[in-house]
Amino acid sequence: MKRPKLKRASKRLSCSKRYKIQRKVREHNRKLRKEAKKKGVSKRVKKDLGVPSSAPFKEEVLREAEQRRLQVEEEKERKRQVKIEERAQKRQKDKEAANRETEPKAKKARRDDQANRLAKQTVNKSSKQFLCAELNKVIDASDVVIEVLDARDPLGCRCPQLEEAVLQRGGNKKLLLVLNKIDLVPKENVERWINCLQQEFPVVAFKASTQIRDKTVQQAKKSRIVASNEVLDKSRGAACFGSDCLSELLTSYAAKLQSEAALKVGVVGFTNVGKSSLINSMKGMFACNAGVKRGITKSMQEVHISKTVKLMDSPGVVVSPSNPRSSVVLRSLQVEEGHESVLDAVTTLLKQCEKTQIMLQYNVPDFRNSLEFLTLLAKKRGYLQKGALPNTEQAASVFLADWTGAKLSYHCKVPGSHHLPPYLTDSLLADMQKDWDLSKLRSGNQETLKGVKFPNQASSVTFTSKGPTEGVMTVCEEQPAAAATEGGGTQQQDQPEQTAEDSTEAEESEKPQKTSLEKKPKRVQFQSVPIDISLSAGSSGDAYDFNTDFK
Ligand SMILES: Nc1nc2c(ncn2[C@@H]2O[C@H](COP(=O)(O)OP(=O)(O)OP(=O)(O)O)[C@@H](O)[C@H]2O)c(=O)[nH]1
Repeated sequence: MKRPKLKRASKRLSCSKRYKIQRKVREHNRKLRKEAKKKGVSKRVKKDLGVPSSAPFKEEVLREAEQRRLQVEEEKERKRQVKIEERAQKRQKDKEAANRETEPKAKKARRDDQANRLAKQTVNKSSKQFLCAELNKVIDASDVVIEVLDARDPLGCRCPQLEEAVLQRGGNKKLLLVLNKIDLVPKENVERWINCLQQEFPVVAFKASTQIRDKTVQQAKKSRIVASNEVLDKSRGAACFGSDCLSELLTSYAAKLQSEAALKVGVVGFTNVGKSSLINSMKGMFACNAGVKRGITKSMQEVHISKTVKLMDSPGVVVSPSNPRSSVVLRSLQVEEGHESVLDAVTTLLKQCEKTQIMLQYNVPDFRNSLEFLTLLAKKRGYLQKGALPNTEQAASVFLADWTGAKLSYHCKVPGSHHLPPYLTDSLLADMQKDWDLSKLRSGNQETLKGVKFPNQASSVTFTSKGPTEGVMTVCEEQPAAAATEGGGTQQQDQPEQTAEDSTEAEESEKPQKTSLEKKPKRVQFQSVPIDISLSAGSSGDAYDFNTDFK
């Protein structure tokens, strides 16, 4: 009888064939094991036993390993992002090229022309020549120049080149110092700075309102639910102190001049010291663009405060690259322009203050270097990136913004002895003090100090100031990026570093660091050991070929 045809072939085998296959497989596996043994590679991957609890530096070793892992992952992520960007740029270029080929000639010429003009405008506005020219325009047009100083480091905010330029220009210009952000400095420190600075120029203590916002922003935020502590913060930030004193001083000076035109007052200083906020506070509305971001003001802007007084906002003074690194970090736009990484900037700042104070201020445990500090800060604040990794870059940006913006309370010691800078003479000083109602100014400052809520000495970080910051008043042509970083060469992140405990150490950190082996503290070194785990049989002569041997 004919058997019906099966749908699928049967898998049944004769026993002898099955045993033969099993024997061949066993032989094949044995051969592989033998070869692996000869090469010294065991098949089983040894389990990482970790660091024994009895190890003397267990925590440090673990921390080091964790940091290394984070660094590797960050590097990978960075490379991935670069690749993505490159690919996107290439795609964009290809697309543009394709469009250009199909576009009519006239339209193409018009578009190119417009693009060129736009590019010229944007480059010009942020170029150093443009910023210097605008600043000079403000100085030339002013009857009175107000140099705004951040009360947290007043000396570091003074620019000898700027002051000299004001004094040397004709027109009997007056120079006033405004000590802004006094709400971030202990009261005793503010008083000492006022006494010190007024030996040279009249000084006005000021606390600008940080809550004056653009109307459109205000409306967008209206519907947002506000946390209770934010309300308290707002009321503190909204208050402005010193504006009455300053406007009275300027009005009485304008009256003394008996000029028909309004008194022109130029507001100058380094970036983010609060020039625009001062003008907004005096005006009582959002007249100039202000914010935590540095370098917002790019050009001169006039704001009428009253019939007799007109304030002029100016871009921040361009910082000379010859300054110490900490001054460059705080006052210049190196980070924003991409000449210095934000991580390097934080490393520099951390060297200028005491570690314990930073730990208390940011509520983080002990750390050994800036990267570790940023990792701890990122974890604490929940700045995480993909894969729940701490976002140290974001933590660094926030840290830097605290130092230059409106948040962190820190102060510098007032110098014990006072010396006149070379560009100032006694007769010039007498000239500068003349025509001001100084008694009114003194009582006004006292009123201001009574109103402001100051932080106490213990909660303020002590910072080592590097003295006046050199500025650039004229730039002939745009300095290349390399020149801008000169004198502030970037420091390797993985180099061992410590926060400075004393000023001598801090000073040493300003010098270029030597990478001598003896100077490096001993650390556990991790080295990658190449392990070949490929079990390739093709290299040996008696290689087992499953296809042929099996048959
Ligand atoms: N706490 C506090 N923050 C202030 C004070 N004045 C200004 N700020 C803050 O400091 C930051 C910088 O202020 P701006 O007015 O933009 O400074 P600027 O000098 O005009 O800056 P550029 O436009 O970059 O030149 C902002 O975040 C302000 O809110 C102040 O008196 N106290």
